[in-house]
Amino acid sequence: MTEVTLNQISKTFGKQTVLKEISFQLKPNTIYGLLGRNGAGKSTLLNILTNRIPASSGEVQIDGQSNINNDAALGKIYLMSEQNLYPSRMKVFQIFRQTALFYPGFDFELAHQLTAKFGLNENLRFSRLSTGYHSILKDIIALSVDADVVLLDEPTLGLDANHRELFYQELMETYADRPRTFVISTHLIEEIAGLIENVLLIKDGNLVLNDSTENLLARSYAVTGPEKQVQEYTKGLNVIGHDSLGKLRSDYVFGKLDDERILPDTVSVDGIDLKKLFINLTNRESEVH
Ligand SMILES: Nc1ncnc2c1ncn2[C@@H]1O[C@H](COP(=O)(O)OP(=O)(O)OP(=O)(O)O)[C@@H](O)[C@H]1O
Repeated sequence: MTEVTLNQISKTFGKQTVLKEISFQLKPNTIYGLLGRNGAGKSTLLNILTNRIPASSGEVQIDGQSNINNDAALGKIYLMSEQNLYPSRMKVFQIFRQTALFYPGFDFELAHQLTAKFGLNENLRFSRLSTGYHSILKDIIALSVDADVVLLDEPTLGLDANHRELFYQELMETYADRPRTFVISTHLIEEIAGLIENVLLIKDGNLVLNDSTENLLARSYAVTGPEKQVQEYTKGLNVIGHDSLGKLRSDYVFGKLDDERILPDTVSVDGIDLKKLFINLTNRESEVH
């Protein structure tokens, strides 16, 4: 089991501060969702974790050792990123062999099974693969390497619905066979909501949430009913957003409800799903408490 710790990681590009003193620890054998709006800094964070780009300050430790110029430590982590890092003339099977030079426990058998399931021809050159198959190849490698921590940056980019479903299925199967830590950065929250055990949410350069999906959903509510009664009921609570339909209104509340308040008959309180919670938490105005 590998422990990854980020201590006060900050990153600036010129005058822009993208990450502000981010600290967290990745728990072993857990599936994380790394969420945040476009440009929030998710890819930057994953690149810093794997030392592909340097942090401006702070440090990443892998099993207590710095990740800078440390091949032994970095061999415990694998980053599947949007970037295409392979020579265009290299064939799929050669890419597997090359990966095995860096990750000697690369599971060729699993990789072959997955290429068959996804219909990927191992004799094709990298440059001949479509956008979707670029992602599929990188996903197959990410599932087949023997790293304890696998970081997936937009793993379903360009995949059709069938292939996305197959990928999630295969991810869960390999996770059951060989538990390890996955960090999945994606915009398709609905699709991964059932998979992720812990949410990391970045907003305005800050890590505003690091909690289990279960805890987050347990303190998220939709209060629905006639506008006036709903607003009276939610006054002073942490309302992170709302929807209106005619005279009906839903206020989304994150955090504690007030048990002392009497709920009018016309107003109902229900749970909300992760996607709705995420959309409202990442609204410009909403505050996360
Ligand atoms: N090499 C770079 N030079 C300058 N600015 C950069 C560089 N890399 C990233 N940025 C900026 O840092 C910010 C965060 O980018 P990043 O790609 O990490 O976001 P993201 O959360 O992964 O976004 P998306 O969800 O759109 O992929 C953006 O404003 C981006 O323009």
